[in-house]
Amino acid sequence: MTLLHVESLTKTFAGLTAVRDVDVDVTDGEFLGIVGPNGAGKTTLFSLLAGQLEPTRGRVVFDGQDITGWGPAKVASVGLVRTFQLMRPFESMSVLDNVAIAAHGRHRSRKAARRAALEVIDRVQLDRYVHSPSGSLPTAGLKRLELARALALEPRLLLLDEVLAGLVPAERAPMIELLREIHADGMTVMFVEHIMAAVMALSERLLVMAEGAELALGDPHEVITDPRVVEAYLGEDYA
Ligand SMILES: Nc1ncnc2c1ncn2[C@@H]1O[C@H](COP(=O)(O)OP(=O)(O)OP(=O)(O)O)[C@@H](O)[C@H]1O
Repeated sequence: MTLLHVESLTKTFAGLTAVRDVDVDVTDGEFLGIVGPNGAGKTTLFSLLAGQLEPTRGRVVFDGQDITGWGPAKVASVGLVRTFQLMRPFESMSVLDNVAIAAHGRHRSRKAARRAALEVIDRVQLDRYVHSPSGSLPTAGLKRLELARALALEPRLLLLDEVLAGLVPAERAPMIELLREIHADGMTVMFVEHIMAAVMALSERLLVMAEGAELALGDPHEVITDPRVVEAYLGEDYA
């Protein structure tokens, strides 16, 4: 079943087309990787899907419902949730309170929101930091907190924007494992990432963007050997 249908999606900022005629369908349960050079439009695509930006043109249909132009809270309420490259937790607040605020999007009562938050914190293995101020977390912890805040909104489609960036190699493997588990539990994921080892380990299909547009889309192993992809993004060394 198609969970997300994106049609001719385009965003122009004062003459610069950041996202150009993107067409993509995401199937329920799929893990779709998205790569491309800096400035290719990956983050802008996420902002268009999650409602932070309004498209100049095109359509976003989620679970059969046209959500084009909806704001972020309304988009999240139907189950489409993103993480941010720049994490902005409330630093003086505890990990628990940060996640509980997000969980309030799904649970009316404070008690239920805290209970749901504790489950998510456990899920991302931040339990030993549950009462620590968020500002005291190391980068790897902040990345997990960002993931927890998104999961607390109980997404059906999770948009992950560079959740591995800033992690040292030893911290990446456990994060990749966590993402693999979240996906195995049934989550549909769109995954923007520069770290190709992670992209290749997790993605069932791969979308390559360049200059706002789709350069290639398909089986990850076929896509990364496509000469156009090698030239625009990966370079001969990787191929
Ligand atoms: N709010 C904005 N106003 C004007 N231009 C913008 C805005 N947001 C993004 N852009 C431009 O749109 C283009 C795409 O940017 P975007 O951040 O989506 O790329 P990206 O693929 O996510 O890059 P990176 O890998 O560096 O995160 C860039 O040229 C960027 O400068």
